Amino acid sequence: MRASQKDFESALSQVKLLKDPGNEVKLKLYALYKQATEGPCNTPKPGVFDLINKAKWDAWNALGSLPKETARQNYVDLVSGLSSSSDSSSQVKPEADRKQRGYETLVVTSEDSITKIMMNRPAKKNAITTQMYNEIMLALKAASKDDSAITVLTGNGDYYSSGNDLSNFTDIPPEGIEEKAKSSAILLRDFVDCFIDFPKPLIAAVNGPAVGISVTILGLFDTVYASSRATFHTPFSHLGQSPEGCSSYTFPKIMGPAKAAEMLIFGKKLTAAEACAQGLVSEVFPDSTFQKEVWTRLKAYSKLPPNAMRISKQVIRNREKEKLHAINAEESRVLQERWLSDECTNAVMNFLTRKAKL
Ligand SMILES: CCCCC/C=C/CC(=O)SCCNC(=O)CCNC(=O)[C@H](O)C(C)(C)COP(=O)(O)OP(=O)(O)OC[C@H]1O[C@@H](n2cnc3c(N)ncnc32)[C@H](O)[C@@H]1OP(=O)(O)O
Repeated sequence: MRASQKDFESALSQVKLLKDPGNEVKLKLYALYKQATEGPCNTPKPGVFDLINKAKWDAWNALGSLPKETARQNYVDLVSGLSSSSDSSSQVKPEADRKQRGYETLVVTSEDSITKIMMNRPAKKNAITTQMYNEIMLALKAASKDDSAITVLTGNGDYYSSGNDLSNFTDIPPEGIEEKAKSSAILLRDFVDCFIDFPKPLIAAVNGPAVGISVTILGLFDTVYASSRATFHTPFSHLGQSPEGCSSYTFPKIMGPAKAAEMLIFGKKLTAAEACAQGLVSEVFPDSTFQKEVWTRLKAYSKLPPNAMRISKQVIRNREKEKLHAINAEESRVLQERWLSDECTNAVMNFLTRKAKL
C-alpha cells in the first residue's frame, strides 16, 4: 500500500519525538525527505571543507531518480521502524545507550566523563580510509563540545593502526591524479588541524603496533599510553613519502634531532620501551594488564576539574598553535608533490599487488 500525504505528514511529526537516531539514519531521513518533496538532487555539490552539507548532498544524490512516491513510502517505513525500535529500546541496557551510532569505521562511547574514540577496522589493522579520516574529525569535533572531561583515541583488535589506508590512493577522480593529490593534501591538513586545535586533554591508548600517520600525530596528544606489544614505525622513505602530522617539528623537539631522523628519514621502528625512553610515550603497561591499568588511570584523571584541565592544556599548547598550523600546511604541501612521484607510486603499487609489506 502506498503512503498517503497524510501518512507522510504524520511521519514528519513523529520523527521529531524520536530519540536521536544517529547521523547515519538522520542522513537517510534527510535524503528521503528531500527526494519525496523535491525529487532528484538539484543543488551543486558542496565544497570538500563543508563536511556536513557534503554528507547530506551525497546521501540525497545517491537516491538518483527514485520516484517521489517511493521516497515518501520509504520515509514513512523508516520512521515507523524507528518508532517501534525506540519503544523497545526503553528496556535496553544502559551500555547500549552509551554507544553513539552513526559511525561506520569507529566505535564512539561516552562514559565516566571520558569520550572514547575507537578505530574499528580490525581486519585491516585499523588502516585509515578517507571515511575514517572524516569520521575521526567529526568525532573529535563532537567530543570537543560534549560534557566529557577527557578524550581517548584507541584501536580495536591487535593493531592500534597501520596508518593511511594505501588503497586511498587508488580512488582517482575523473579530473586525474593531480586532483587526487590535491584533495588528499586538503584532507590531511584538515585532519591534523583537528588534533592541533582539540581543546581538552587528548590521550592515546596505543593497544598494539602503530604505523605512519597514527604515530606522527602522537606528538599532538597530551599523554600516550602504550601496551608493551606496541611498536612505532614511520617508514616514509620506504613509501616514497615524507613526514606529516607535524612530526617534522614535534619529533625533533620530543626526542632530539638525531633520534627523530632515525625514525622519520630511515624508518627505524621503535619498541614501546624505546618510544617511552625517547619521550614519545608517557608510560608502557604490560600487554596482559594494559586495558585494566589504562582505564583505571583514566577514570581517576577524568574526575579532576575539567575546566582546570582544559585551561592547563591551553597554557601548555596555545603558544605553539600558530606554528603547528603553518608546519601542517607545509608538510601537506610537500606530501602533495611526493604522492605524484614514481617512488611513492611504485611503493603503493608494490603493497597493493602484495609484493611488499613493511
Ligand atoms: C588523505 C591521505 C592522507 C595521507 C597521510 C599519509 C600518511 C602516511 C602513512 O600513514 S604511511 C603508512 C602506511 N601504512 C603502511 O604502509 C602499512 C601497510 N601494511 C603492512 O605493511 C602490513 O599490512 C602490516 C605490517 C601493517 C601488517 O601485516 P600483517 O601480515 O600482520 O597483516 P596483513 O598485511 O595481512 O593485513 C591484514 C589486512 O589489512 C590490510 N592492510 C593493513 N594495513 C593496510 C594499509 N595501511 N592500507 C591498506 N590495507 C592495509 C592488508 O592488505 C590485509 O588485507 P587483506 O586481508 O584484504 O589482504
